[in-house]
Order: sequence, then structure tokens, then C-alpha cells
Amino acid sequence: MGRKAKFNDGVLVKKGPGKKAKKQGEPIIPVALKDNEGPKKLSRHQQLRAKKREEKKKESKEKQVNNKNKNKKKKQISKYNSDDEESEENDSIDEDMEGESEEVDESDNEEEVTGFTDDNKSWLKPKQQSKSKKQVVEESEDDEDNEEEDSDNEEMEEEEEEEEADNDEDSDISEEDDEYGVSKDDEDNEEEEAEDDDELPIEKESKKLKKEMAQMEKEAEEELQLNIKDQEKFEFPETYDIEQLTLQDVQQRIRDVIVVLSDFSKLRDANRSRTDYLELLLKDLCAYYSYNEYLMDKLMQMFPLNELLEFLEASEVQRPMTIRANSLKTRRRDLAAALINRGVNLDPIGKWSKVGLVIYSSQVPMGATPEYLAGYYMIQGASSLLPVMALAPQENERILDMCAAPGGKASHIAAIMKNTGCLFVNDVNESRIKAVVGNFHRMGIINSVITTVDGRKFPNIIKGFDRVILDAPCTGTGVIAKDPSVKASKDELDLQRCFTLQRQLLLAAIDSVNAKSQTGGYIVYSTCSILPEENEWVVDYALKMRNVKLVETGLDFGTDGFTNYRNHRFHPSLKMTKRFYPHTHNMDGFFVAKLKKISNSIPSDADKVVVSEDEVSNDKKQSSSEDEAPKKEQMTNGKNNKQKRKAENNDSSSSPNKKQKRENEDKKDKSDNKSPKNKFVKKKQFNKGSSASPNKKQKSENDDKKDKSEDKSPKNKKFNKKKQFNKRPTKSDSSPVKGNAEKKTGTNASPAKGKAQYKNKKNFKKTK
Ligand SMILES: C[S@@+](CC[C@H](N)C(=O)[O-])C[C@H]1O[C@@H](n2cnc3c(N)ncnc32)[C@H](O)[C@@H]1O
Repeated sequence: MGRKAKFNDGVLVKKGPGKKAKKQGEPIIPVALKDNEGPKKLSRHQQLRAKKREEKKKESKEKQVNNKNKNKKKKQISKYNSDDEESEENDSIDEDMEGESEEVDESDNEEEVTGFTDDNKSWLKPKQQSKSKKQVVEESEDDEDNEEEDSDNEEMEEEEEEEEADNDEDSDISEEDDEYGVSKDDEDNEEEEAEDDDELPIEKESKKLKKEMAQMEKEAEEELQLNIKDQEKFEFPETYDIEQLTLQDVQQRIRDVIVVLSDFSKLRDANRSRTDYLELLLKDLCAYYSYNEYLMDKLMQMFPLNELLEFLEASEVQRPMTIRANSLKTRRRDLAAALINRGVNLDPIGKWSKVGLVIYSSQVPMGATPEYLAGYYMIQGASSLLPVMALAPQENERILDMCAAPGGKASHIAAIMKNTGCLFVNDVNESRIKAVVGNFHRMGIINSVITTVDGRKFPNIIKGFDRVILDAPCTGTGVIAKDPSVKASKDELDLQRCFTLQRQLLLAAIDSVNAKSQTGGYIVYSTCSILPEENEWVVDYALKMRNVKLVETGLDFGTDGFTNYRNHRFHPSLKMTKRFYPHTHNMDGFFVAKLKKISNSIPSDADKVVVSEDEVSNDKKQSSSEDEAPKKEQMTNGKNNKQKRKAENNDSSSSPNKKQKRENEDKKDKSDNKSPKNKFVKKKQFNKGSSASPNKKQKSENDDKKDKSEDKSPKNKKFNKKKQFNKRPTKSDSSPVKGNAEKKTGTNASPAKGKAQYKNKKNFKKTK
């Protein structure tokens, strides 16, 4: 009793084989494995299967014969409709059956005698009663179907199931065959079955592929025939007859016209010019996709025709819902697991983002899950992650989001800053800023100052930021799928208003940044519009007006920004900006540019600013030698642009229409430069960064004057009346909190809605 003493210091010495080892005898190797050289022996399952197959063949033959006989019987019964005559029929059947096997005769006789007995139970099954002869034969030959039929023979079924598990690939193949609807000849099937056992899975796969190829070839040929029919020569309509056409007709005509335009000299109607075709196409596209002609014309100028169709089609379809995991509260992996448990079907958004998730389907509303309410994620479009990635915020920096509501990008920035430093979050729209407050509370953001001022005035209030993001209000041509009203509501005036405001905001954003920031000095400009007027053109303007240069966005996908657009020649560095389209990147249309401020001084363009020599020398002292290069570059760039335009205007090949258009655009450019703001720029305007300077007082006075003049200018009066043309549809960015707030205040309205409201208000006043 008691514990055994460990005389060997705890080292166990084995005395012999353990109990289990003793029980196990010599391993028995199956005969089939030993005998590798002889003919292939069938396994137990295979033997059973072969036996069963033979039995089934027999049975099916019997059934065939029975069917024949019974059909005949039925006919005759209905014909004579008397029991007495039935025996005669049977005789006649027997006569018919002469030459058939004895077995068959016997079964027939039995049936006649027994009537509705258990032996006939298969006939009572509705499935089988309705089956044609061919189906019965097919079933008898198909192993899988046999399983169903043999519900009585449970043992066999079980074995078959086992077999199926062994030969998963086999069954897959047969299932797929059914899927593709490949017809199976009876004989083929028999042969196939016989070969089945000998064939390797790869052979079966190749057979299946061959069948599919044959089917595809057949379909391709049919399609070719159809296309040949379509290739009748397109006839240009005498009058524009849209009301008499169906949507399909219009779609067909769009395709036809694009085909003609793609090989114009060959396919054209000699009496019609390219302009005629383009006009017809424009009208048809407007009718088919419900755009106004102004916007469609803009899009036609931007895209090659085939790509245009792709863009228009993609803009009809909503992009997949995406969310961003709030790294202040959770990890993407944990969030994904929690949401999957709630029945959400999701995936990481792609390699390019570590926080994005794409939601394919969800059993719960994504704006009402406990995870959402706890601030674990923000619902926001994939494209809205891009500008923040380009901004690359750093911890402990001072950053400004100038147009921030409802706070999708701002909350992303705060998360990257890990709640350190200071994030200024501004939006001119007070009711939209409430959504920011709600979202920031929910997401646990504590490093922010939320303001609501006109972004254009921001540098007058506070500046010297390390980084500024300007996600500018725009026409929303990149998010037409979210807000289809854009298609019909945006006209020339809207566009003009937008790019004027964007230019002013961008200059203010640049002025708010400290070029001498130790860690930054960057400005990111983005819009959800794809129109160059709101993107490259605005950035190009800023390059001329301020000491900034474009730098790489750091986004390794997206298409390069335009350097040429119609008669415009932008600075070559605009290639560094990035464009995103719904049809190529499966995200909302978007534009991102990253600028580096190289000097806090405002450049002296020979045309515009006459600067006193003192101040220039002051600036030179302050700024590094690096500062001078871009100034020169910008000036020469401006000259080059002018020379290019002159050359273009002298270009004899250009059509009078084009010339006229270009002249108009030049006038527009000039009038832009003559705007009160630009006049102000012509006066003295020196920005000394955040450091105090003797000119500060003077400057702030000037700024005040500027603001007043802006507010008094007719343009701004108009603008103010319309209450800030803004309203990029931000459905996906919005939280339920925000949604509710906005529903009450009505600020979630699209630009079109805003306009309508304004008009209504006007009317209301009049009637009053
Ligand atoms: C595209 S949305 C910003 C979306 C936001 N960055 C986000 O990610 O959630 C543009 C915003 O600019 C605001 N806005 C329009 N004009 C403005 C101005 N002059 N100053 C500041 N904000 C302005 C609008 O109220 C609107 O919320």
C-alpha cells in the first residue's frame, strides 16, 4: 500500500509490449493489393454494383415490354370497355407477343390474373405513372436515379451511398451532365457505364469537357447566324422617331450607330455626316438612359463610345455595400467573425485595404446591428477610403477635414491617428454636422474639434495644419447609381457653380496648410465626380495660383488623371492624380489628387500679382531654394499653355464649331480670372503661414474685405440664395442616426431635390 518508491529516479523502463500491441496480430494485406500484376479485380462494392446493374437491365427490359403491352391493353380497353372482351385482348396481346421471351409472357399472364396487387405498386406512384417509356429506360440505366427507384431495397441503397461517397467525382460528373442538359443516348449510357469502372477521374473530366465544348460550339454557331441577320446595313432615319420605337429598338440603334462610327468611311450613309450620327446617338442615349443632353454630351467627350456604354451601364447598378472596421474599437478579423455569426455574408474588400469589408448579403440591416451601434464599423463606399489613404495621416499631427459631413473620411483619419493629435472637422451645413457628432460619439473619437464654418474662410480663422483633406462638394457624376436624379438635373450652370466653389475651397485648403510642417504639408483634393472640369481643371488652377506641386497619391490602382482634355492642356504632373470608375474598378466614380505645399508664400504670376521687392526677398529668405523651381515651372507652364492654345486656335483643321466653343471657353476662363476673388489675388496677398508677420494685420483686413466683396458679388448673392450647392449623395456614408436627423431637417436631399425645394420656396414667396 501507499506510494511506490522510485528507486530508478523516476525513469520508467518498458518491460515489454503494451496491452494493445499484444492484442494486435500481424497486419493482413488485402489480396487485391498483393496481386498487382493480374487483371484488375473488382472490389466488393464494384461487384455489387455490377450485379445490380445486370439486374436492373433485366428489370428495365421487362418494364419496357410491360409498358408496351399495357399501352396496347389500355387502348383496347377503352375501345371495347368490357371485361369479357379483355380476355380476347389478352389473347391478341399474346399473339402480338409471339417471338418474345417466355418470361415476358408469363409476367403478362400473372398480371392478368393478379390485377392490382402489391406487385403493381410501382404503377401507383404518380411519378412513374406519368413517365414516358424513354424516361423509364433512361432511369433504369442511370445509377443515381436507380437509387431513388429502389426505395424498397434499402440495403442496396446504403451500399450505393457508400459507393457514391467513394466515387464523389463520378456523381459530380453525372450531376453536371444533367445541369448542362447533355442528352444521353441509351447506348452511349450503357457503354459509359461499362467503361466507368475502368476510367480514371481525369478521363471522365475530359469527356465532360468535350461535351461542353461541343455544346458551346453549337451555341456559338447559332449566335453567329443571329449576328449575320443583324448585320443588315443600318439606315439612317429620315426623322427622329423615338416615340415610335421600343426600348429594344433604341438599344439596337445605339449599337448600330456605334458600329457605323467605328468604321465610318465604309459603313456611313453618303448623305450623312459624322455629326448627324453623333447627334442621333446622343439623342438615343439620352432617351435610353434618361440623361439630359448636356451631361450626356460631356460624357461622350470623355469616353470612347464603347467605354461610354460600359460606364452608362455600370452607373445603372448600385455598387456593393462596403463597411470600414473602426480600428479604435475592433480588428477587422473580429468584426467579420461577429457579423458572420449574425448571418452576414462578407469578404475583405481587397488587398489594398486592411479595414474594408464588402457585404454580399445580410439577414439584418447593416445600420442596426449591435456592432454598428457600438461603433465597430462605419458604412461607407469603397472609394471613400482612397482619399484618406492618400492623405496618410500621422499620429500627433494637426489635420483639417474641410468638408467633412457626415464624417466617413474624418472618422477614418481619427482612427489612423489613433485618437492622438488634433483633428478639425468642419462642414458648412449645420444639420449635416450633427451626423458627424453622432458618428464620432458612436465610434469613440476623442481627438476632434467640430466646427461649422464656410471652408473658404477657414484660413482666416485658423491655419498651419500639417495636412488638409478637401472632399469637395460636386455634381456627383460618379455616384449616379446612388442618386439617379443627377442624370437629368445637372446642367451647365450647376457645373460652373461647382467648379468655382471647388477652386475657392481648394485655395483655402492650401492656405490652411503649413508648408514647413515637419511631418506633412500635404493637401488631398477629392470629388465623387468624374468630370475633368471639377477635377484636373480645378487642380491645374491651384497649381497656377499657389506654391504647390502634385505628388504621387500612393494608390497603386486607378487610372491616371487627364493631361489633355478637349482643348485644355493641363500640367503634365496631373498624370499623378487618380481616377476611379464604376465600370473599371467596381466602385463609385472618384478623383483623388495629392498636393505638397512647397512654400507658404503665394506665387507671383507675371500676369496677376505685382509684388513689392521687399516681400519677395522676405519670401526668398524664408523659403528654401526648392521653392523657386516650381514658381518658374508654373510660370513657364502658363506661357506654354497660352502658346498651345494660340497654336490650337490657328489650327486650320479645326471646325468652326470647335473654334467657337474654344473661344467661349477661353472667355469663360478669363471671366473666372476676373472674378472678385481673382481680382483680390491680383492685389497683395501674402500668406506667412502660422508665424506672425508684420503684414498679418494688413492681410486679415484684406481677407475681411475679400469676404465681404465675395458675399456682395452678384454671383455669391445668387449662390447664397441657393444655400451652398453641395449635396453629394452620401447614402452609403450615412448612419441611421444621421439618416433620421436628416430626414427631419430635409438636408439629405439630392442636388435636384435641393433645387426643387428652392424653386418651391421661391414660388411660395411669390404667392405669399
Ligand atoms: C462630399 S460631401 C463630404 C463628405 C465627407 N467628406 C465624408 O466623407 O463623409 C461635401 C460636403 O461639403 C459641404 N460643403 C459644401 N460647401 C461647403 C463650404 N463652402 N464649406 C464647407 N463645407 C461645405 C457639404 O455640406 C457636404 O457635407
